[in-house]
Amino acid sequence: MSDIRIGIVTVSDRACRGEYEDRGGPAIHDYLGEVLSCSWDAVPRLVPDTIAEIQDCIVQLCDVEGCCLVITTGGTGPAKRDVTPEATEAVCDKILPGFGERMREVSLEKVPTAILSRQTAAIRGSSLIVNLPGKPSAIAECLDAVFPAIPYCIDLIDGPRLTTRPERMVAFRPQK
Ligand SMILES: Nc1ncnc2c1ncn2[C@@H]1O[C@H](COP(=O)(O)OP(=O)(O)OP(=O)(O)O)[C@@H](O)[C@H]1O
Ligand SMILES: Nc1nc2c(c(=O)[nH]1)N[C@H]1C(S)=C(S)[C@@H](COP(=O)(O)O)O[C@H]1N2
Repeated sequence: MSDIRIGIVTVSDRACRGEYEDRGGPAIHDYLGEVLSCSWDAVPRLVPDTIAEIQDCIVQLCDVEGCCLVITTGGTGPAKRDVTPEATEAVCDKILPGFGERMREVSLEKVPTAILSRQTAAIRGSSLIVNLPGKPSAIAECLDAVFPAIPYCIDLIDGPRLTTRPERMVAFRPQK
């Protein structure tokens, strides 16, 4: 078992009910497999769009499972049941608004409706939580834009050292 554990959370009523197969969680898993050069373990979860269940899931992944990074997909839009950003912020100590700003910026080059996502990122203790939209195609688009800053962010919150495959992704760590 690796000391680097990463939570992968699909937030979807319909995937939970079995109306479609979850493609978001596997897309995040594949992305991390491509980008990371360190050994790591995935801790996957599938939850419906209810604030209590999303909050409980994030808290469990951070505090019990010891995930240094939790990536969610789905529930970031304006629909009545979309509450992933609220659930994230409710269980976190610090909000990192730059993540959402940058992800929306790159997504707007792909789809005008990217502006509808309220995706954010935040810190709980020594864990970083990053929200992605539900559309499986949004996963690599958004993560490519912010991933270079993720390993250093985890360094700063006393998490484990994440390393990347330089031919796929160069993690930026400022010179000390
Ligand atoms: N986890 C997923 N796996 C596969 N496709 C998904 C997933 N989440 C979203 N999609 C696709 O992206 C489209 C847009 O996502 P939408 O915003 O409706 O998802 P959502 O708000 O998470 O809804 P639900 O909770 O019912 O999945 C969906 O119609 C579906 O085709
Ligand atoms: N890169 C990217 N971002 C995207 C999209 C997309 O297809 N690609 N879909 C948008 C749409 S249509 C919505 S409604 C919001 C919120 O989606 P969610 O509720 O599934 O999280 O994300 C937006 N961001």
